Amino acid sequence: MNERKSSRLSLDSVRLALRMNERKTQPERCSTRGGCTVTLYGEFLTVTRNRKVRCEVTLTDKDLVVKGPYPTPFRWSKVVLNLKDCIGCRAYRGGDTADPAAYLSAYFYPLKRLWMSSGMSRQRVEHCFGFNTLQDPSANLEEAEKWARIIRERSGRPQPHGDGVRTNELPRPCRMMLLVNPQSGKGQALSLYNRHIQQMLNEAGVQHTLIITEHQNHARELVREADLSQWDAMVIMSGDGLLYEVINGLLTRPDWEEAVRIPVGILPGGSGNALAASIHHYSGGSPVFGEDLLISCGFLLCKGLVSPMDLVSIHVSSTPRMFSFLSLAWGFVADVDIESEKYRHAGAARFTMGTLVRLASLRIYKGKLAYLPCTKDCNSERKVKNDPTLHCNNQTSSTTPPPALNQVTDTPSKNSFHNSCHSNNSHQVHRTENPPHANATTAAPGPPDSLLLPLDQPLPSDWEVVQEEQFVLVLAMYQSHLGEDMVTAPDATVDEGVIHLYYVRAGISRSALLRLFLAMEKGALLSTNCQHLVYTKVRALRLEPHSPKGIITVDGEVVEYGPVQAEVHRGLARLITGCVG
Ligand SMILES: Nc1ncnc2c1ncn2[C@@H]1O[C@H](COP(=O)(O)OP(=O)(O)OP(=O)(O)O)[C@@H](O)[C@H]1O
Repeated sequence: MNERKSSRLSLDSVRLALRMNERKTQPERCSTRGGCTVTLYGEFLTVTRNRKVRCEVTLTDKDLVVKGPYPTPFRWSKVVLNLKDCIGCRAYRGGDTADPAAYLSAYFYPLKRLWMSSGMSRQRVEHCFGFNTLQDPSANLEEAEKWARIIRERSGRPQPHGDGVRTNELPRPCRMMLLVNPQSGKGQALSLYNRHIQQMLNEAGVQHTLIITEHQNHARELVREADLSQWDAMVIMSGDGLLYEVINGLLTRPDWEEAVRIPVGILPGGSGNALAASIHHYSGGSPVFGEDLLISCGFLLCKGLVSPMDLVSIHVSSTPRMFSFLSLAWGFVADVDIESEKYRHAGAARFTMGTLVRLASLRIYKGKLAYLPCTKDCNSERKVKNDPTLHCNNQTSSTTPPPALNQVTDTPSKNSFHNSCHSNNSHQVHRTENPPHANATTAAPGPPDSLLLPLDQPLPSDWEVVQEEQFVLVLAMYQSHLGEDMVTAPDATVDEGVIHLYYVRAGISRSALLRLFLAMEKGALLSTNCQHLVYTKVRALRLEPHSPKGIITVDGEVVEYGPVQAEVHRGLARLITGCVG
């Protein structure tokens, strides 16, 4: 209701008012009002419209209710502040030693409707109350601290769902390493930190050490060498590329098994900000962009709930295995991402510009694509939301129907990269005959890949091979968003053990492709019924480009061009999501 008016309350004005008036508090008591347990009640002085006023404050298990002001007339009479929107609260003495009063400041970030839009964004509101019942300053402070402690406890953390989702919380106090890339996006990450994030973390009582990255791979080096016993979380403020460095730094440590359990977080400072937009989406927020997205992610970071996050191991021919948390792209999407670097000054609009340029000179990419379809056990701990395979054109290949839900496919001889022939083995038998991808996993740190064979060997027989060999794009996603306004896989969750594989076959018109990208903004890619778009859920994939030149990206970073394969590792890392996906 009238949070805006109450937010005008400043410490100085409250302090002034306190000197001139009295205030009453009542001891802690519990009663029930409107289904909520009332824990504390008090009458405090506060200031509105530059006038000292008295208000009644009630703390229930869910809300802080401010009634008043008195004396009337003032327009606002009751403000209900949901404790879920509170990131922190503190009690303190004023700077004037002659002033016996103590103060309570509580920091809320409630959702407010965006101007000229149906969307909602979080906006900061501070409430400050003065305690001066007693002449003894320490007694006043004690009372204020009691209020602050209970508000913090009640507003602390969202409750994890009771459906078996594995979540936990950052410890308090939390020792956070915060890596900021001053060059990311439009080069504003540091000023955005100063404008919003520093204050939010301080309000939430999150201790953090700010490290400004100085060059490419700086974050990777820091993380690889860090004494992890000194840190409770590692957070980056940049685009997705800096988190990619952090994840890969953790997974190349000799103690990778322990290292990868450290919660990682992201604050949007780049131009794409796909993971940040995904985290906001998982929290149930309506779409927001730019600084609104930053504040939402800052709010969720302060809430500190941690969820498992899938990582995908990626193999190319001659460089070491990588770990990816976002996407693997070839063709149109990868080209736009990299070629639009020159429009970086335009921020997120760079992708729109890049898309239009690339549309004007549409390319076809030749290659072979194969994958291991998802089966029931992909989501064994979670209800499958949709059919694992949804083909907009109702076909994976010209000869075979898509695999049915929960069915292990058994497709002989068509799985034949390198012209090898496979017998009609069952899933189980085949695995026995073809051990995991030992070459890539025995020497390097990180978990073994149980679904992959070395890139120079034929595919396992239970993989599907896409019959088409000409593509406009291939895109594997494991988060919901590809960019702030690109909702590629709206049903994706952070730890479902699934790769969402999309490909667009050659032959699509420019206008149809543009329609796909416009639909993506609304998360309606699959509603386009585009005959050239194919979507399926997979656990592993292999791509072998035949076009001599091209770009392959992993989490938006260019990797070696050539054969590439990937396998999802469910819940391998831990991500600060602030909510349950
Ligand atoms: N001080 C620095 N100067 C130059 N490059 C840096 C610096 N710090 C980090 N980097 C590198 O910048 C690269 C860009 O990272 P990131 O993706 O996070 O930002 P971005 O490219 O601006 O974001 P987006 O991809 O969303 O546009 C990373 O590879 C990182 O190694």
